[in-house]
Amino acid sequence: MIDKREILAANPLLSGLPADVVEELMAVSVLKQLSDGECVYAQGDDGDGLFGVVQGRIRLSNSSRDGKELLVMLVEPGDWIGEVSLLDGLPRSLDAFAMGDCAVLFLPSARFNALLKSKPELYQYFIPMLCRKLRLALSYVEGVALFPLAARLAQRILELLRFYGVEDDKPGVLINVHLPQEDLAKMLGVSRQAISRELKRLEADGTIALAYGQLRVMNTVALQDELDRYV
Ligand SMILES: Nc1ncnc2c1ncn2[C@@H]1O[C@@H]2COP(=O)(O)O[C@H]2[C@H]1O
Repeated sequence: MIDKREILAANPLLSGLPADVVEELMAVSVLKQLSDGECVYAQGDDGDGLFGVVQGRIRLSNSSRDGKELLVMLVEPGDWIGEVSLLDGLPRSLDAFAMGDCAVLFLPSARFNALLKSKPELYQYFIPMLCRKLRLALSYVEGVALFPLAARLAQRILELLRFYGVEDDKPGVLINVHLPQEDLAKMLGVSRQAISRELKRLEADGTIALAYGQLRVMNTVALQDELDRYV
């Protein structure tokens, strides 16, 4: 039996929420385990509840009928997903899949709506979250419309560096997340070949190093310069 309190105490998911709300969330939510690749929900499903990532990662993506996938983001422990369809009553805006073994806190929609009704101050928590996601979405749209692939790739690598960068005993900073070139291509909405070409170019001028599926950033300033030419 999983001890919900013990697991959540070490997770940022509930930090920033008033103590009485945390107590209520504890009482009405369910901790669920998901295995690698398991579907949390699919785009177009009804919004049945809110999910908080406790352990592991959730992959949010959008697929077209002809099988193309846009990888919108990797959701980390401490973040909530699923609030959009609960707030606007429309179907799920994206597919959500577990990446690796995950634990999520599930809050059924009826409980979420009742909680918002009894504690409207909770909007102060969800509105900034929505604004963050809106800004992120706008910055990606802006990138596609205005920047060449080289600048968008530099921007993504810098973002990944902020999230997953670790220093070890080797030169440069390792991006410590398993993200195959295929996924990087899906994040930027281009072909695997186009990403491979750009990565090779960055490797040739010493900006990054590629080895065994890992990406290591050797020159952050060069990436920033690539981006600054457009932003
Ligand atoms: N552009 C985005 N960036 C980050 N998260 C998003 C974005 N769009 C949607 N989401 C999240 O993905 C979820 C998909 O299901 P919902 O539409 O219920 O709620 C959505 C948000 O929680």
